Amino acid sequence: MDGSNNPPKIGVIGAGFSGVCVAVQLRKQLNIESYTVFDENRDVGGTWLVNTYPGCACDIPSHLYSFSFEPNPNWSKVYSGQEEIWEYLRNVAKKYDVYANIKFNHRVISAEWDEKIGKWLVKVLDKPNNKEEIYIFDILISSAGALRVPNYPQQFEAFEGPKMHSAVWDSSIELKDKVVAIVGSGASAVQIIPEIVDKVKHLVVYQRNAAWVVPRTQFPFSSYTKWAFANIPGVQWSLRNLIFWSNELNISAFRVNTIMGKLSVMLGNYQLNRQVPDPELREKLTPKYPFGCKRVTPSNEYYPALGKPNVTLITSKITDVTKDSITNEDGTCVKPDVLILATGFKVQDFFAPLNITSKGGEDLLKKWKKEGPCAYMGIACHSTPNAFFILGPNTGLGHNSIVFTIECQVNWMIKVIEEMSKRNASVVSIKKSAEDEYMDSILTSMKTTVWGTYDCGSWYADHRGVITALWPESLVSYYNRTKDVNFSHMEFL
Ligand SMILES: Cc1cc2nc3c(=O)[nH]c(=O)nc-3n(C[C@H](O)[C@H](O)[C@H](O)COP(=O)(O)OP(=O)(O)OC[C@H]3O[C@@H](n4cnc5c(N)ncnc54)[C@H](O)[C@@H]3O)c2cc1C
Repeated sequence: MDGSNNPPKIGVIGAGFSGVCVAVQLRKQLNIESYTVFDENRDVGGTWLVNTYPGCACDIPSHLYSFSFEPNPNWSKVYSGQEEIWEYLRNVAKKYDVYANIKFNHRVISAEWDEKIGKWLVKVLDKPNNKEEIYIFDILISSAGALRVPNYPQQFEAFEGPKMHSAVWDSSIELKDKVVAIVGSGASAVQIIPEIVDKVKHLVVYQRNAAWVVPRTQFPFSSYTKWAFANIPGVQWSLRNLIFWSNELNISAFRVNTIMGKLSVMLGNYQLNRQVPDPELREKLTPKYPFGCKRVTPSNEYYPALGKPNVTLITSKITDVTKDSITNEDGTCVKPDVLILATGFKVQDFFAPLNITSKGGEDLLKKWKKEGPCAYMGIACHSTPNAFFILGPNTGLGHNSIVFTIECQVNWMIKVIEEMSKRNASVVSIKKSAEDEYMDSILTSMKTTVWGTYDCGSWYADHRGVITALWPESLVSYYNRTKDVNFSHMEFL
Protein backbone atom coordinates (compact mmCIF):
# COMPACT_ATOMS: atom_id res chain seq x y z
CA MET A 1 0.00 0.00 0.00
CA ASP A 2 2.67 2.50 0.97
CA GLY A 3 5.20 0.94 -1.33
CA SER A 4 6.56 -1.19 1.52
CA ASN A 5 4.06 -4.04 1.05
CA ASN A 6 2.86 -3.46 4.60
CA PRO A 7 -0.84 -4.17 5.00
CA PRO A 8 -2.92 -0.97 5.05
CA LYS A 9 -3.85 0.56 8.36
CA ILE A 10 -7.62 0.78 8.37
CA GLY A 11 -9.92 2.75 10.65
CA VAL A 12 -13.53 1.57 10.89
CA ILE A 13 -16.26 3.68 12.48
CA GLY A 14 -19.07 1.68 14.06
CA ALA A 15 -19.63 -1.91 15.18
CA GLY A 16 -23.20 -2.63 14.17
CA PHE A 17 -24.10 -5.13 11.42
CA SER A 18 -22.01 -3.10 8.94
CA GLY A 19 -18.89 -2.70 11.09
CA VAL A 20 -18.90 -6.34 12.20
CA CYS A 21 -19.25 -7.44 8.56
CA VAL A 22 -16.34 -5.18 7.55
CA ALA A 23 -14.17 -6.54 10.35
CA VAL A 24 -14.96 -10.18 9.55
CA GLN A 25 -14.35 -9.81 5.81
CA LEU A 26 -11.10 -7.82 6.11
CA ARG A 27 -9.69 -10.75 8.02
CA LYS A 28 -11.48 -13.55 6.15
CA GLN A 29 -10.93 -12.37 2.59
CA LEU A 30 -7.78 -10.23 2.80
CA ASN A 31 -6.10 -11.61 5.89
CA ILE A 32 -5.77 -8.04 7.16
CA GLU A 33 -5.32 -7.66 10.91
CA SER A 34 -4.19 -4.05 10.89
CA TYR A 35 -7.62 -2.51 11.39
CA THR A 36 -9.20 -0.75 14.35
CA VAL A 37 -12.94 -0.43 14.84
CA PHE A 38 -14.18 2.44 17.01
CA ASP A 39 -17.61 2.41 18.57
CA GLU A 40 -18.97 4.88 21.05
CA ASN A 41 -21.17 2.18 22.58
CA ARG A 42 -20.10 -0.44 25.10
CA ASP A 43 -20.52 -3.44 22.79
CA VAL A 44 -21.20 -4.47 19.21
CA GLY A 45 -24.78 -4.27 17.95
CA GLY A 46 -25.51 -0.64 16.97
CA THR A 47 -29.26 -0.49 16.33
CA TRP A 48 -29.81 -3.79 18.17
CA LEU A 49 -27.89 -2.75 21.27
CA VAL A 50 -29.41 0.70 21.57
CA ASN A 51 -33.10 0.21 20.73
CA THR A 52 -34.61 -1.55 23.72
CA TYR A 53 -38.20 -0.32 23.55
CA PRO A 54 -40.95 -2.89 24.17
CA GLY A 55 -41.71 -4.85 21.01
CA CYS A 56 -38.49 -3.84 19.22
CA ALA A 57 -38.01 -6.42 16.48
CA CYS A 58 -36.89 -6.93 12.97
CA ASP A 59 -39.49 -6.58 10.22
CA ILE A 60 -37.56 -8.81 7.84
CA PRO A 61 -37.63 -12.55 8.70
CA SER A 62 -34.53 -13.40 10.74
CA HIS A 63 -33.28 -16.17 8.49
CA LEU A 64 -32.73 -13.48 5.89
CA TYR A 65 -31.85 -10.67 8.31
CA SER A 66 -28.55 -12.40 9.08
CA PHE A 67 -25.20 -12.80 7.34
CA SER A 68 -24.97 -15.29 4.46
CA PHE A 69 -21.64 -16.47 5.90
CA GLU A 70 -23.18 -17.10 9.32
CA PRO A 71 -26.66 -18.63 9.07
CA ASN A 72 -28.37 -19.21 12.40
CA PRO A 73 -30.54 -22.33 12.65
CA ASN A 74 -31.64 -21.33 16.15
CA TRP A 75 -33.76 -18.25 15.47
CA SER A 76 -36.67 -18.64 17.87
CA LYS A 77 -39.32 -17.26 15.53
CA VAL A 78 -39.87 -15.81 12.08
CA TYR A 79 -39.28 -12.19 13.14
CA SER A 80 -36.88 -12.11 16.06
CA GLY A 81 -36.75 -9.49 18.75
CA GLN A 82 -34.00 -7.02 19.61
CA GLU A 83 -32.26 -9.13 22.27
CA GLU A 84 -31.97 -12.16 20.04
CA ILE A 85 -30.60 -10.15 17.11
CA TRP A 86 -28.11 -8.44 19.40
CA GLU A 87 -27.01 -11.83 20.75
CA TYR A 88 -26.59 -13.12 17.18
CA LEU A 89 -24.29 -10.22 16.34
CA ARG A 90 -22.27 -10.70 19.53
CA ASN A 91 -21.84 -14.38 18.66
CA VAL A 92 -20.64 -13.52 15.14
CA ALA A 93 -18.14 -11.04 16.56
CA LYS A 94 -16.88 -13.65 19.03
CA LYS A 95 -16.68 -16.46 16.50
CA TYR A 96 -14.66 -14.38 14.02
CA ASP A 97 -12.55 -12.91 16.79
CA VAL A 98 -13.19 -9.29 15.95
CA TYR A 99 -13.65 -8.07 19.53
CA ALA A 100 -9.88 -7.79 19.89
CA ASN A 101 -9.78 -5.10 17.20
CA ILE A 102 -12.64 -2.99 18.57
CA LYS A 103 -12.20 0.02 20.82
CA PHE A 104 -15.52 0.49 22.60
CA ASN A 105 -16.55 3.74 24.28
CA HIS A 106 -14.47 5.57 21.68
CA ARG A 107 -16.22 8.24 19.64
CA VAL A 108 -14.72 9.35 16.35
CA ILE A 109 -14.98 13.13 16.34
CA SER A 110 -13.45 13.98 13.00
CA ALA A 111 -11.65 12.50 10.03
CA GLU A 112 -9.58 14.64 7.72
CA TRP A 113 -8.00 13.62 4.41
CA ASP A 114 -4.41 14.86 4.44
CA GLU A 115 -3.54 15.32 0.80
CA LYS A 116 0.19 15.72 1.42
CA ILE A 117 0.66 12.32 3.01
CA GLY A 118 -2.35 10.65 1.35
CA LYS A 119 -3.78 9.42 4.62
CA TRP A 120 -6.72 9.99 6.96
CA LEU A 121 -6.11 11.84 10.23
CA VAL A 122 -8.74 10.64 12.64
CA LYS A 123 -9.52 12.31 15.95
CA VAL A 124 -11.05 9.99 18.53
CA LEU A 125 -12.45 10.68 21.99
CA ASP A 126 -11.63 7.98 24.52
CA LYS A 127 -14.82 8.54 26.52
CA PRO A 128 -13.97 6.89 29.86
CA ASN A 129 -10.69 8.82 30.06
CA ASN A 130 -12.06 11.94 28.37
CA LYS A 131 -8.94 11.99 26.24
CA GLU A 132 -8.61 12.87 22.57
CA GLU A 133 -6.23 10.85 20.41
CA ILE A 134 -5.14 11.20 16.80
CA TYR A 135 -4.82 8.11 14.62
CA ILE A 136 -3.41 7.95 11.11
CA PHE A 137 -5.03 5.51 8.69
CA ASP A 138 -4.45 4.60 5.06
CA ILE A 139 -8.12 3.75 4.64
CA LEU A 140 -11.23 5.00 6.40
CA ILE A 141 -14.44 2.98 6.51
CA SER A 142 -17.58 4.57 7.88
CA SER A 143 -20.16 2.07 9.08
CA ALA A 144 -21.75 4.66 11.32
CA GLY A 145 -25.36 3.60 10.64
CA ALA A 146 -28.30 5.30 9.01
CA LEU A 147 -31.14 5.10 11.55
CA ARG A 148 -29.12 6.21 14.53
CA VAL A 149 -29.49 9.90 15.45
CA PRO A 150 -32.87 10.24 17.22
CA ASN A 151 -35.15 12.95 15.89
CA TYR A 152 -36.47 15.12 18.74
CA PRO A 153 -39.07 17.56 17.37
CA GLN A 154 -38.37 20.88 19.08
CA GLN A 155 -42.06 21.33 19.83
CA PHE A 156 -41.89 18.81 22.68
CA GLU A 157 -38.99 20.40 24.51
CA ALA A 158 -41.46 22.40 26.63
CA PHE A 159 -42.90 19.24 28.19
CA GLU A 160 -41.30 18.80 31.61
CA GLY A 161 -42.81 15.50 32.69
CA PRO A 162 -41.10 12.13 32.17
CA LYS A 163 -40.37 11.69 28.47
CA MET A 164 -38.27 9.49 26.26
CA HIS A 165 -37.48 8.82 22.64
CA SER A 166 -38.18 5.27 21.44
CA ALA A 167 -34.46 4.86 20.62
CA VAL A 168 -33.39 5.93 24.10
CA TRP A 169 -35.88 3.89 26.08
CA ASP A 170 -35.81 4.41 29.82
CA SER A 171 -37.32 1.38 31.52
CA SER A 172 -37.19 3.17 34.87
CA ILE A 173 -40.03 5.42 33.71
CA GLU A 174 -43.19 3.79 35.03
CA LEU A 175 -46.00 3.33 32.47
CA LYS A 176 -48.33 1.17 34.57
CA ASP A 177 -51.69 2.87 35.21
CA LYS A 178 -50.42 6.14 33.72
CA VAL A 179 -51.81 8.40 31.03
CA VAL A 180 -49.25 7.95 28.29
CA ALA A 181 -48.97 10.03 25.13
CA ILE A 182 -47.11 8.58 22.17
CA VAL A 183 -46.20 10.74 19.21
CA GLY A 184 -45.73 9.02 15.87
CA SER A 185 -47.23 6.25 13.78
CA GLY A 186 -44.16 4.84 12.05
CA ALA A 187 -42.38 1.52 12.51
CA SER A 188 -41.39 2.04 16.18
CA ALA A 189 -44.84 3.25 17.27
CA VAL A 190 -46.45 0.30 15.49
CA GLN A 191 -44.25 -2.03 17.54
CA ILE A 192 -44.53 -0.19 20.89
CA ILE A 193 -48.28 0.47 21.05
CA PRO A 194 -49.49 -3.17 21.22
CA GLU A 195 -46.88 -3.89 23.89
CA ILE A 196 -47.86 -1.13 26.30
CA VAL A 197 -51.57 -0.69 25.65
CA ASP A 198 -52.74 -3.12 28.33
CA LYS A 199 -50.38 -1.74 30.90
CA VAL A 200 -51.24 1.93 30.78
CA LYS A 201 -54.39 3.59 32.10
CA HIS A 202 -54.94 5.59 28.94
CA LEU A 203 -52.93 5.78 25.75
CA VAL A 204 -53.16 8.87 23.56
CA VAL A 205 -51.69 8.32 20.11
CA TYR A 206 -50.72 11.35 18.04
CA GLN A 207 -50.73 10.47 14.36
CA ARG A 208 -49.72 12.88 11.60
CA ASN A 209 -50.01 10.33 8.78
CA ALA A 210 -51.58 6.90 8.91
CA ALA A 211 -49.06 4.18 8.07
CA TRP A 212 -49.61 1.30 5.67
CA VAL A 213 -49.72 -1.72 7.98
CA VAL A 214 -49.72 -5.16 6.39
CA PRO A 215 -50.22 -8.64 7.92
CA ARG A 216 -47.21 -10.39 9.42
CA THR A 217 -46.64 -14.15 9.39
CA GLN A 218 -45.18 -14.69 12.83
CA PHE A 219 -44.75 -18.05 14.55
CA PRO A 220 -42.14 -19.76 16.73
CA PHE A 221 -39.86 -22.42 15.26
CA SER A 222 -40.20 -25.78 16.99
CA SER A 223 -37.13 -27.68 18.18
CA TYR A 224 -37.66 -30.12 15.27
CA THR A 225 -37.61 -27.27 12.75
CA LYS A 226 -34.46 -25.84 14.30
CA TRP A 227 -32.91 -29.30 14.18
CA ALA A 228 -33.82 -29.54 10.48
CA PHE A 229 -32.30 -26.11 9.80
CA ALA A 230 -29.08 -27.20 11.49
CA ASN A 231 -28.79 -30.75 10.18
CA ILE A 232 -30.57 -31.23 6.87
CA PRO A 233 -28.47 -29.70 4.12
CA GLY A 234 -30.23 -27.01 2.14
CA VAL A 235 -33.30 -26.58 4.38
CA GLN A 236 -32.23 -23.29 5.93
CA TRP A 237 -30.74 -22.03 2.69
CA SER A 238 -34.02 -22.79 0.87
CA LEU A 239 -36.02 -20.83 3.43
CA ARG A 240 -33.61 -17.91 3.11
CA ASN A 241 -33.99 -18.00 -0.66
CA LEU A 242 -37.75 -18.22 -0.44
CA ILE A 243 -37.91 -15.13 1.77
CA PHE A 244 -35.39 -13.27 -0.38
CA TRP A 245 -37.23 -13.90 -3.66
CA SER A 246 -40.69 -13.21 -2.27
CA ASN A 247 -39.35 -9.92 -0.87
CA GLU A 248 -37.84 -9.15 -4.27
CA LEU A 249 -41.31 -9.43 -5.82
CA ASN A 250 -42.37 -6.59 -3.53
CA ILE A 251 -40.14 -4.08 -5.28
CA SER A 252 -42.71 -3.90 -8.06
CA ALA A 253 -45.25 -2.74 -5.45
CA PHE A 254 -43.16 0.41 -5.16
CA ARG A 255 -43.30 1.18 -8.87
CA VAL A 256 -46.07 3.42 -10.11
CA ASN A 257 -49.29 1.71 -11.28
CA THR A 258 -48.29 -1.92 -11.01
CA ILE A 259 -50.45 -4.96 -10.28
CA MET A 260 -48.26 -5.71 -7.27
CA GLY A 261 -48.91 -2.17 -6.01
CA LYS A 262 -52.67 -2.69 -6.36
CA LEU A 263 -52.46 -6.08 -4.63
CA SER A 264 -50.53 -4.52 -1.76
CA VAL A 265 -53.19 -1.82 -1.37
CA MET A 266 -55.84 -4.57 -1.26
CA LEU A 267 -53.83 -6.43 1.39
CA GLY A 268 -53.41 -3.30 3.52
CA ASN A 269 -57.11 -2.43 3.19
CA TYR A 270 -58.14 -6.02 3.94
CA GLN A 271 -56.18 -5.91 7.19
CA LEU A 272 -57.66 -2.52 8.09
CA ASN A 273 -61.27 -3.50 7.31
CA ARG A 274 -60.98 -6.81 9.13
CA GLN A 275 -59.33 -5.43 12.25
CA VAL A 276 -61.01 -2.02 12.61
CA PRO A 277 -64.82 -2.32 12.64
CA ASP A 278 -65.40 1.29 13.78
CA PRO A 279 -65.81 3.36 10.56
CA GLU A 280 -64.64 6.60 12.18
CA LEU A 281 -61.43 5.02 13.49
CA ARG A 282 -60.94 3.21 10.19
CA GLU A 283 -61.17 6.48 8.28
CA LYS A 284 -58.48 7.99 10.53
CA LEU A 285 -56.26 4.96 9.99
CA THR A 286 -56.64 4.88 6.22
CA PRO A 287 -53.37 6.02 4.63
CA LYS A 288 -53.85 9.11 2.46
CA TYR A 289 -50.79 8.55 0.31
CA PRO A 290 -49.82 5.82 -2.19
CA PHE A 291 -48.71 2.43 -0.89
CA GLY A 292 -45.04 2.33 0.01
CA CYS A 293 -44.39 6.05 -0.32
CA LYS A 294 -43.54 5.93 3.40
CA ARG A 295 -42.19 2.86 5.17
CA VAL A 296 -44.66 -0.07 5.20
CA THR A 297 -44.84 -1.87 8.54
CA PRO A 298 -45.97 -5.44 9.16
CA SER A 299 -48.08 -5.99 12.29
CA ASN A 300 -51.12 -8.03 13.28
CA GLU A 301 -51.44 -6.33 16.65
CA TYR A 302 -51.35 -2.61 15.88
CA TYR A 303 -54.93 -2.03 14.64
CA PRO A 304 -56.56 -4.16 17.39
CA ALA A 305 -54.54 -2.20 19.98
CA LEU A 306 -55.82 1.11 18.63
CA GLY A 307 -59.40 -0.16 18.88
CA LYS A 308 -59.12 -0.75 22.65
CA PRO A 309 -61.33 1.38 24.93
CA ASN A 310 -58.38 2.98 26.72
CA VAL A 311 -56.90 4.38 23.48
CA THR A 312 -57.56 7.77 21.87
CA LEU A 313 -56.20 8.42 18.40
CA ILE A 314 -55.65 12.11 17.69
CA THR A 315 -55.04 13.15 14.10
CA SER A 316 -55.45 16.91 14.27
CA LYS A 317 -52.35 19.05 14.32
CA ILE A 318 -50.56 19.68 17.61
CA THR A 319 -50.68 23.43 18.22
CA ASP A 320 -49.27 23.88 21.69
CA VAL A 321 -47.08 21.94 24.09
CA THR A 322 -46.60 23.24 27.63
CA LYS A 323 -44.74 21.83 30.60
CA ASP A 324 -47.62 19.43 31.31
CA SER A 325 -50.02 19.44 28.37
CA ILE A 326 -50.47 18.91 24.65
CA THR A 327 -53.16 20.83 22.76
CA ASN A 328 -54.43 20.16 19.25
CA GLU A 329 -56.05 22.24 16.54
CA ASP A 330 -59.41 20.63 17.32
CA GLY A 331 -59.15 21.95 20.89
CA THR A 332 -58.31 18.64 22.58
CA CYS A 333 -56.00 19.14 25.53
CA VAL A 334 -54.26 16.17 27.12
CA LYS A 335 -52.19 16.17 30.30
CA PRO A 336 -50.05 13.05 29.97
CA ASP A 337 -48.09 11.53 32.84
CA VAL A 338 -45.49 10.26 30.36
CA LEU A 339 -44.56 11.34 26.83
CA ILE A 340 -43.05 8.89 24.33
CA LEU A 341 -41.52 10.27 21.16
CA ALA A 342 -41.62 7.62 18.45
CA THR A 343 -40.48 10.27 16.03
CA GLY A 344 -37.80 8.41 14.12
CA PHE A 345 -34.30 9.39 13.15
CA LYS A 346 -32.38 12.18 11.45
CA VAL A 347 -31.65 10.07 8.41
CA GLN A 348 -30.29 12.93 6.35
CA ASP A 349 -27.54 13.50 8.92
CA PHE A 350 -25.72 10.34 7.80
CA PHE A 351 -22.54 10.00 9.91
CA ALA A 352 -23.14 13.24 11.93
CA PRO A 353 -22.03 14.63 14.33
CA LEU A 354 -18.73 13.26 13.05
CA ASN A 355 -17.01 15.74 10.70
CA ILE A 356 -15.42 14.30 7.60
CA THR A 357 -13.16 16.72 5.75
CA SER A 358 -12.66 15.76 2.15
CA LYS A 359 -10.16 16.75 -0.55
CA GLY A 360 -9.66 20.52 -0.65
CA GLY A 361 -10.68 20.89 3.00
CA GLU A 362 -14.42 20.71 2.35
CA ASP A 363 -16.80 19.37 5.01
CA LEU A 364 -18.46 16.38 3.33
CA LEU A 365 -21.78 16.58 5.14
CA LYS A 366 -22.13 20.32 4.48
CA LYS A 367 -21.41 19.63 0.80
CA TRP A 368 -24.03 16.84 0.77
CA LYS A 369 -26.57 19.12 2.46
CA LYS A 370 -25.94 21.80 -0.17
CA GLU A 371 -25.58 19.75 -3.33
CA GLY A 372 -27.28 16.53 -2.31
CA PRO A 373 -25.55 13.44 -0.97
CA CYS A 374 -23.77 11.39 -3.58
CA ALA A 375 -21.60 8.32 -3.55
CA TYR A 376 -20.66 5.94 -6.33
CA MET A 377 -22.48 2.64 -5.64
CA GLY A 378 -23.58 4.38 -2.43
CA ILE A 379 -20.11 3.54 -1.12
CA ALA A 380 -17.32 5.85 -2.33
CA CYS A 381 -17.00 9.52 -3.29
CA HIS A 382 -14.78 11.38 -5.69
CA SER A 383 -13.90 13.92 -3.00
CA THR A 384 -12.90 11.37 -0.35
CA PRO A 385 -10.08 9.12 -1.57
CA ASN A 386 -9.46 5.87 0.33
CA ALA A 387 -12.82 6.15 2.10
CA PHE A 388 -15.80 3.81 2.00
CA PHE A 389 -19.28 4.48 3.35
CA ILE A 390 -21.27 1.37 4.22
CA LEU A 391 -25.00 2.13 3.82
CA GLY A 392 -24.14 5.48 2.27
CA PRO A 393 -26.59 7.57 0.23
CA ASN A 394 -29.33 5.79 -1.75
CA THR A 395 -28.74 2.33 -0.34
CA GLY A 396 -31.65 1.79 2.08
CA LEU A 397 -34.38 -0.67 1.16
CA GLY A 398 -38.13 -0.55 1.37
CA HIS A 399 -38.61 -4.22 0.50
CA ASN A 400 -35.76 -6.53 1.47
CA SER A 401 -32.94 -7.23 3.95
CA ILE A 402 -30.36 -4.51 4.39
CA VAL A 403 -27.91 -7.14 5.65
CA PHE A 404 -27.66 -8.38 2.06
CA THR A 405 -26.90 -4.82 0.90
CA ILE A 406 -24.22 -4.53 3.58
CA GLU A 407 -22.59 -7.75 2.33
CA CYS A 408 -22.71 -6.52 -1.30
CA GLN A 409 -21.02 -3.27 -0.26
CA VAL A 410 -18.37 -4.89 1.90
CA ASN A 411 -17.49 -7.38 -0.86
CA TRP A 412 -17.20 -4.54 -3.39
CA MET A 413 -14.96 -2.59 -1.02
CA ILE A 414 -12.77 -5.63 -0.34
CA LYS A 415 -12.16 -5.99 -4.09
CA VAL A 416 -11.09 -2.33 -4.34
CA ILE A 417 -8.68 -2.69 -1.41
CA GLU A 418 -7.31 -5.88 -2.95
CA GLU A 419 -6.79 -4.08 -6.27
CA MET A 420 -4.89 -1.29 -4.52
CA SER A 421 -2.55 -3.88 -3.16
CA LYS A 422 -2.14 -5.60 -6.56
CA ARG A 423 -1.29 -2.26 -8.17
CA ASN A 424 0.84 -1.22 -5.22
CA ALA A 425 -1.27 1.95 -5.11
CA SER A 426 -1.52 4.01 -1.95
CA VAL A 427 -4.51 6.11 -3.06
CA VAL A 428 -7.71 5.22 -4.86
CA SER A 429 -10.42 7.69 -5.79
CA ILE A 430 -13.59 7.58 -7.85
CA LYS A 431 -13.54 9.57 -11.07
CA LYS A 432 -15.93 12.52 -10.95
CA SER A 433 -17.51 11.51 -14.28
CA ALA A 434 -18.25 7.99 -12.94
CA GLU A 435 -19.81 9.40 -9.77
CA ASP A 436 -21.99 11.85 -11.76
CA GLU A 437 -23.12 9.17 -14.21
CA TYR A 438 -23.96 6.83 -11.36
CA MET A 439 -26.00 9.45 -9.50
CA ASP A 440 -27.86 10.39 -12.71
CA SER A 441 -28.81 6.76 -13.23
CA ILE A 442 -30.15 6.53 -9.66
CA LEU A 443 -32.25 9.66 -10.02
CA THR A 444 -33.63 8.51 -13.38
CA SER A 445 -34.55 5.13 -11.94
CA MET A 446 -36.10 6.80 -8.89
CA LYS A 447 -38.61 8.59 -11.15
CA THR A 448 -40.34 5.28 -11.89
CA THR A 449 -40.96 4.59 -8.18
CA VAL A 450 -43.64 5.83 -5.80
CA TRP A 451 -40.89 7.51 -3.79
CA GLY A 452 -39.67 9.59 -6.70
CA THR A 453 -43.18 10.32 -7.99
CA TYR A 454 -45.19 11.42 -4.96
CA ASP A 455 -44.29 13.93 -2.30
CA CYS A 456 -45.57 12.28 0.87
CA GLY A 457 -43.12 13.97 3.25
CA SER A 458 -41.26 10.77 4.06
CA TRP A 459 -37.86 10.60 5.76
CA TYR A 460 -36.57 8.97 2.60
CA ALA A 461 -36.29 12.46 1.06
CA ASP A 462 -33.95 15.34 1.88
CA HIS A 463 -34.89 19.01 2.27
CA ARG A 464 -35.06 19.37 -1.53
CA GLY A 465 -37.59 16.54 -1.76
CA VAL A 466 -35.02 14.28 -3.46
CA ILE A 467 -34.98 10.65 -2.29
CA THR A 468 -31.55 10.11 -0.80
CA ALA A 469 -32.15 7.22 1.57
CA LEU A 470 -33.38 4.50 -0.77
CA TRP A 471 -32.10 2.27 -3.50
CA PRO A 472 -34.68 2.55 -6.32
CA GLU A 473 -34.43 -0.93 -7.81
CA SER A 474 -34.43 -4.58 -6.80
CA LEU A 475 -31.76 -5.94 -4.50
CA VAL A 476 -30.68 -8.32 -7.25
CA SER A 477 -30.01 -5.28 -9.40
CA TYR A 478 -27.82 -3.83 -6.62
CA TYR A 479 -26.02 -7.16 -6.31
CA ASN A 480 -25.38 -7.17 -10.07
CA ARG A 481 -24.00 -3.65 -9.99
CA THR A 482 -21.62 -4.39 -7.12
CA LYS A 483 -20.54 -7.98 -7.74
CA ASP A 484 -17.79 -6.88 -10.13
CA VAL A 485 -15.82 -3.68 -9.77
CA ASN A 486 -15.27 -1.43 -12.77
CA PHE A 487 -11.73 -0.29 -12.00
CA SER A 488 -11.74 2.05 -15.02
CA HIS A 489 -14.07 4.26 -12.92
CA MET A 490 -11.26 4.80 -10.44
CA GLU A 491 -7.87 6.45 -10.29
CA PHE A 492 -5.08 4.55 -8.57
CA LEU A 493 -1.98 6.46 -7.49
C1 LIG B 1 -35.69 0.04 15.64
C2 LIG B 1 -35.09 -0.32 14.33
C3 LIG B 1 -35.55 -1.44 13.64
C4 LIG B 1 -34.99 -1.77 12.42
N1 LIG B 1 -35.49 -2.84 11.75
C5 LIG B 1 -34.95 -3.17 10.55
C6 LIG B 1 -35.45 -4.28 9.81
O1 LIG B 1 -36.36 -4.94 10.25
N2 LIG B 1 -34.92 -4.57 8.62
C7 LIG B 1 -33.89 -3.83 8.11
O2 LIG B 1 -33.41 -4.14 7.01
N3 LIG B 1 -33.38 -2.77 8.79
C8 LIG B 1 -33.91 -2.42 9.98
N4 LIG B 1 -33.42 -1.34 10.66
C9 LIG B 1 -32.30 -0.59 10.11
C10 LIG B 1 -31.02 -1.00 10.86
O3 LIG B 1 -30.44 0.14 11.35
C11 LIG B 1 -30.11 -1.76 9.94
O4 LIG B 1 -30.79 -2.93 9.54
C12 LIG B 1 -28.76 -2.18 10.55
O5 LIG B 1 -28.87 -2.54 11.89
C13 LIG B 1 -27.75 -1.08 10.35
O6 LIG B 1 -26.51 -1.51 10.84
P1 LIG B 1 -25.27 -0.52 10.81
O7 LIG B 1 -24.15 -1.26 11.39
O8 LIG B 1 -25.11 0.01 9.45
O9 LIG B 1 -25.71 0.71 11.69
P2 LIG B 1 -25.98 0.77 13.26
O10 LIG B 1 -26.61 -0.46 13.74
O11 LIG B 1 -26.68 2.06 13.48
O12 LIG B 1 -24.53 0.84 13.89
C14 LIG B 1 -23.73 1.97 13.76
C15 LIG B 1 -22.70 1.98 14.87
O13 LIG B 1 -21.80 3.04 14.62
C16 LIG B 1 -21.48 3.67 15.85
N5 LIG B 1 -21.07 5.03 15.55
C17 LIG B 1 -21.67 5.93 14.75
N6 LIG B 1 -20.98 7.07 14.69
C18 LIG B 1 -19.90 6.89 15.47
C19 LIG B 1 -18.79 7.70 15.81
N7 LIG B 1 -18.65 8.93 15.32
N8 LIG B 1 -17.85 7.20 16.63
C20 LIG B 1 -17.97 5.93 17.14
N9 LIG B 1 -18.99 5.13 16.85
C21 LIG B 1 -19.95 5.59 16.03
C22 LIG B 1 -22.76 3.59 16.66
O14 LIG B 1 -22.49 3.67 18.03
C23 LIG B 1 -23.31 2.23 16.24
O15 LIG B 1 -22.91 1.22 17.11
C24 LIG B 1 -33.96 -0.98 11.87
C25 LIG B 1 -33.52 0.15 12.56
C26 LIG B 1 -34.08 0.48 13.77
C27 LIG B 1 -33.58 1.70 14.49
